[in-house]
Amino acid sequence: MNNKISLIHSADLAQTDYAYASRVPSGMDLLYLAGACPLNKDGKILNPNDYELQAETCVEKLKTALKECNASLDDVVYTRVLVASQNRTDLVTAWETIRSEFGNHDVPSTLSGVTVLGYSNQLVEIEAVAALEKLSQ
Ligand SMILES: CC(=[NH2+])C(=O)[O-]
Repeated sequence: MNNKISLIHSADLAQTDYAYASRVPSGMDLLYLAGACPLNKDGKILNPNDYELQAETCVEKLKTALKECNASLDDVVYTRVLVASQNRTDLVTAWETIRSEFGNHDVPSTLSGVTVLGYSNQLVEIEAVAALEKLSQ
């Protein structure tokens, strides 16, 4: 649990399963993560036709990248979920899969359908920003 960042909700806006903003106190380190892609270690896209499994894999890859920074999903302050589809149900499938991985941490997010993503057969990608307490110097 990251006790420094706060997620902000609003009773005056639609009730959603994500917060409307996150507040990062000054003095924290911000981590801008590369888009998490459903790639195996050989750089091949896993589960080429499956939005749910690609979304799951993206979260696993995001967790791995965060771990390299001594961070976890609880430190994430913003995500953007990109889904290569013109079909809303595909976006919802990816969103619900990713959202469930975040549990109580209802990080502010944007969900977008895009025409195509960077790797052949890639359907899902997650961008994330995280905030960590500064390492003591
Ligand atoms: C985050 C989300 N579900 C949306 O629609 O932007």
